[in-house]
Amino acid sequence: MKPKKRNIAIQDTYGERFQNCWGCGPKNEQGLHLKTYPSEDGETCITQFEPDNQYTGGVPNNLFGGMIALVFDCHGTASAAWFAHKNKGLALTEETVIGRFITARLETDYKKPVPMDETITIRSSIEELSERKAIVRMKMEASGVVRAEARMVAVAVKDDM
Ligand SMILES: CCCCCCCC/C=C\CCCCCCCC(=O)SCCNC(=O)CCNC(=O)[C@H](O)C(C)(C)COP(=O)(O)OP(=O)(O)OC[C@H]1O[C@@H](n2cnc3c(N)ncnc32)[C@H](O)[C@@H]1OP(=O)(O)O
Repeated sequence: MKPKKRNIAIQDTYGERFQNCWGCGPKNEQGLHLKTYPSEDGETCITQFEPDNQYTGGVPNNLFGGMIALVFDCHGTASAAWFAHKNKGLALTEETVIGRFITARLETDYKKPVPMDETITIRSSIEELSERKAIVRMKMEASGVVRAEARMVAVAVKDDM
């Protein structure tokens, strides 16, 4: 995967102990290093990448469905952390220990094949937010066409995890 990098990503602010996710952990050498960024107004989050050829599904030049879910998984949990921090008026930093989220439920709708040879963009928004739970909506696009959508229930990690 070739993630599009900008300035500091939400994943870069995960505490040292939590930076080893295979999909998005900055410290996982074999990982994909997906990066999630808040939009300027903070209302949405975005991730972009170009898939490597090895991640194709059964149909030539189409991205493997499990990879599509993986991107939603990493982008959704990072987005949930961002929205929870924003809701409390907090900046997202390594010192802010609240609001790191893991996936409890991920529903994915595969609407059109996702191509391998162009930039894929995923945007997220928050549907519902409470103290421990965030429901995140996501859309995956290529060439301006929505290819997949997802709805995630993400739950804040407890201090003892
Ligand atoms: C797993 C190891 C984690 C180690 C610590 C890591 C810290 C990481 C920090 C930052 C790194 C972020 C790195 C990105 C991660 C990338 C994404 C992944 O790959 S995540 C891995 C895959 N996910 C799991 O393995 C979750 C396994 N499940 C669980 O551990 C529990 O079930 C958990 C924490 C999700 C919830 O258990 P409860 O006992 O803490 O909380 P309850 O009370 O059951 O639920 C809270 C609220 O969520 C709803 N909820 C829970 N499960 C639901 C479900 N399946 N569907 C719908 N709603 C659900 C409940 O109805 C409740 O909602 P109401 O507050 O009452 O409105």
